[in-house]
Amino acid sequence: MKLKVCGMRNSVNIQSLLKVQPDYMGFIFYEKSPRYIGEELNIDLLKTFPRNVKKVGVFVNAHPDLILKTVKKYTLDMVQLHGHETPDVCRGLRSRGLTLIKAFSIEPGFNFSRLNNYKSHCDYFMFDTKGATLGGTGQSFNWEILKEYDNEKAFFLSGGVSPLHAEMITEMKGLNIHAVDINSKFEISPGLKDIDKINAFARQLRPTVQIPQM
Ligand SMILES: O=C(O)c1ccccc1N[C@@H]1O[C@H](COP(=O)(O)O)[C@@H](O)[C@H]1O
Repeated sequence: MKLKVCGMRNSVNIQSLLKVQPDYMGFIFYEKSPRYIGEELNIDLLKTFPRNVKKVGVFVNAHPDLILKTVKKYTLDMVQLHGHETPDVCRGLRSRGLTLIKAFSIEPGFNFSRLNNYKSHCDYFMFDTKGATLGGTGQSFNWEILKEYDNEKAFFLSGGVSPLHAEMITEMKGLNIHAVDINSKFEISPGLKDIDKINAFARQLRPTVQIPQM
């Protein structure tokens, strides 16, 4: 199972996290988020990333032109759409060559047939918890509902994933989980991650990946 660490912006923190070799690192381009990249994210540092750590830009209902410009400026590999983007918006962005993750807010009774209109216009789905804000709530949803997921597209499991979930996730066999997305439950403060906590979690989740001793 792959690992995505989201909400990074501090250069020293990013360099420390690179040693853990997450499969994906996420950067939030949504001004209302406490993890908004602001002026802090160093574009030159992003250019030095190894190819096996994919840079994901997180956007919420942003204009497609702004997304395309940002992808180029920050040399992003992928885009995560975390708002109410339509299948048409996804289709348009994908036709411009972007690799897309489309996030959905899960609540009790969520109907997975909603995804049918999106499946040919994105690369992965992401399931996050429906909350008062769009993303970064630190709340998890009842993962039992994932048993109803019958789509062939693999998904990112997100929403309040914490160090305590590692064992449970490794036991969730038979679900089409591509990656686990971690964020606020691994923070010292918004946008600043506890690398030791992430390292321990990564070792449990991906026991076969060789990470140098830290
Ligand atoms: O983290 C944010 O502030 C954020 C804001 C707006 C959209 C998405 C955001 N983050 C994404 O939400 C998931 C879940 O976060 P958490 O684990 O519940 O804190 C996170 O991994 C990001 O992909």
